[in-house]
Amino acid sequence: MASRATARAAASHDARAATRRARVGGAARESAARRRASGRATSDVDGASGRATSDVDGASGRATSADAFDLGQAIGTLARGERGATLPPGRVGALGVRETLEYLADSNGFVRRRVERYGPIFKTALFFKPAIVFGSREAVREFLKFEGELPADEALPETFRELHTEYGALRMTGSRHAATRANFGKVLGRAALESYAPAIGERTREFVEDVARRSGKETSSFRPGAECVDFALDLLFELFLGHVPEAKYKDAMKAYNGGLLSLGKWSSEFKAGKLALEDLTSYVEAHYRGVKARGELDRPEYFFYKQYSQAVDEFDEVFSDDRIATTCVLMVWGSYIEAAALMGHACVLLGEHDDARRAVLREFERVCCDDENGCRRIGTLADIMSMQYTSAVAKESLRVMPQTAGGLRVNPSPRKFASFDVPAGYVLTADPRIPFRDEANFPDPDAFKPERFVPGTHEAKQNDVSSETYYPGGMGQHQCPGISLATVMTQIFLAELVSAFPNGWRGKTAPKYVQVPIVILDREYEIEFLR
Ligand code: HEM
Repeated sequence: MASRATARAAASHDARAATRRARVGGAARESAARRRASGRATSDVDGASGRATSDVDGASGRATSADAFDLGQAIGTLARGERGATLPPGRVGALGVRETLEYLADSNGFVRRRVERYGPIFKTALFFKPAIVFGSREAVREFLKFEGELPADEALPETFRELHTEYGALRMTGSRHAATRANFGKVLGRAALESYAPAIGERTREFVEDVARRSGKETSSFRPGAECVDFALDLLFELFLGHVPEAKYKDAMKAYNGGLLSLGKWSSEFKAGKLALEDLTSYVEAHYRGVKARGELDRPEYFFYKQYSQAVDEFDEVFSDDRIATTCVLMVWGSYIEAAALMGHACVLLGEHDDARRAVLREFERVCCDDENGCRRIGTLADIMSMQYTSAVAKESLRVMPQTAGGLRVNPSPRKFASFDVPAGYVLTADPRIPFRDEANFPDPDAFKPERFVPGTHEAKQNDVSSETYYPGGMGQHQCPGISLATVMTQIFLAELVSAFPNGWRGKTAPKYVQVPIVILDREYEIEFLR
C-alpha cells in the first residue's frame, strides 16, 4: 500500500514537471535530436565537475526547471562510475527505486512522459536496474545488429528465472534457443493455426452465446477483464493439452503466474508458484504419457502433443516427457493472459467506435452468413485470413493500448549506441510504445484507426508486423512467436461479439486497468451490451 502511494506521488510529480517542460511529440523529439546531433547531450551529472547539468534545452542552451540538483542521480552516477560518459538524457537515480515504482504504477504513461521530455531514447531504471529505453527506427536498426549476442537471462528477476525453468525460452541463447524456437514454429505457425481454428471458433461461439443468454432484459453485462482471462485459459488448455483440466489446475496456473512475478524467493507467492508448477507438470506429463501409450497422438485434439513428441534439441536428441510437459505448461502460461488482454482491449475499443464495430459486423456477415443458412461459425484459417479488417482492429488495439514492453537485454560490456555511451550492466530495451506513438509512423497517433493496418494502405506497408515501427511482441532473438494466435483468438471473439450484440455496448464506467504483469482490464470492470 505504501509503495503504491509513493509510486502515485512520484508519477504525479513527474507529470507536473513534464507539463511544465515539454509539449507532446514533435518539439521535444526534435530538441532531443538536436542535442544528439550537436553532441551536446549531457549526462545528468557533468563528468568533470560533478555539477548537475541535466536537460539543457537543445535549442537555446538555457537551463530548464529539471536543473534542480538531483542527489540520487548524482550518487548513482558516481557509484556506477559514469562520470565523463555521455549517456542518453533521463534519470536512473541511485538505486532506481523511484523510476521502478513509477513504472509499475503506470508503465504506458511512464514511457509516454519520458518520450515527451527526452525524445525517443532515454535512460531510466526498470526493475531496479539501470536501463536505456529507445524506439526510433534508426536506433532499432542499429540494435538489431548486435541484439543476438546479448543475454536475455540476466535481465530477468531471480524468481522468474527459477520458475521459468531450464526449458524456458526466455532464459536461452544460441543453438539451444534456436532449437527451442524451431519447435515453436510447429505449434504456433500456420499449420497449427489451421488445426486450432475449429476449436477456437466453436468455443468462442459458446462463450459469447453464454454471455448473451444471461439476461433477457434490456442489457446484459460482461466483465471482459475477468471473463476473457478465464475463457482464454480454458481454451488454451484445450488447444495445447487436448482438454480442459479440472478447476484445481486452472487455479494452479494462476498461482504459478503469481510466483513468477513474486518479489523474492522468500515470499509465499513464490513458494506457492513452485508447488503449482510441480503439480501442473506432473499432471501434464501423466496425461501426455497416457495419450502416447494409447496411441492417440494422431487425433486432431493432440496436435500440440504430436508436434512435441517429435521435437529435438540442439543435439538432435528427442525431448524428454518432462521437457514436453514443462513446455506445455509454459506455453499455456505465456499465452492466456496476453491473449485475454488483447481480447478485452479490442472489445472496449470497438464499444467506443461504432463505425469500426459495424465494419467488423459487415465483414463477418460477408464471410460467414447467407440468407438461407444464417451465420455459420468461423472455423478455418481461410475464414480468418479473409477478415482483414477485423485483423486490423486487433493490430490497432495492440498499438493504442500496448499491453507489454519490449524484451529486456543486458549490455555485457561498454559500447557506443545511437551516439551515446552505454555502460556494461545497463538493460537495453527497444520499447514498442515509442514508435507506436510517433506521428511519423502513425499520423494522428492517439486516434483508433484500424484502417492503418488494412493490407494495401501505405501505413500498413510501412508498419507491417515485426517491422522497425510495429513490434508488439518485442523484437530480435526472443520476439514473440504467439502474436498470430492471440490475433486469431481476438478476431473470432470480436466477430462473434458484434454479431451477438449488433446494437453495440458501452462501459459502465471508464475502463480500469491492472498494470502488472501486463496491462490488462481490471477484473471488476464491467461493460453492458445494448439490445
Ligand atoms: C498479443 C499477445 C501477446 C503479446 C503482446 C506478447 C508479447 C511478448 C513479448 C513482448 C515477448 C518477449 C520478447 C522478448 O523478450 O524479446 C514474448 C515472448 C514470448 N511469447 Fe508472447 N505475446 C503475446 C501472445 C503470446 C501467445 C498467444 C503465445 C503462445 C504460446 C506467446 C508465446 C511467447 C513465447 C513462447 C515467448 C518467448 C520467445 C523466446 O524466448 O524465444 N505469446 N511475447
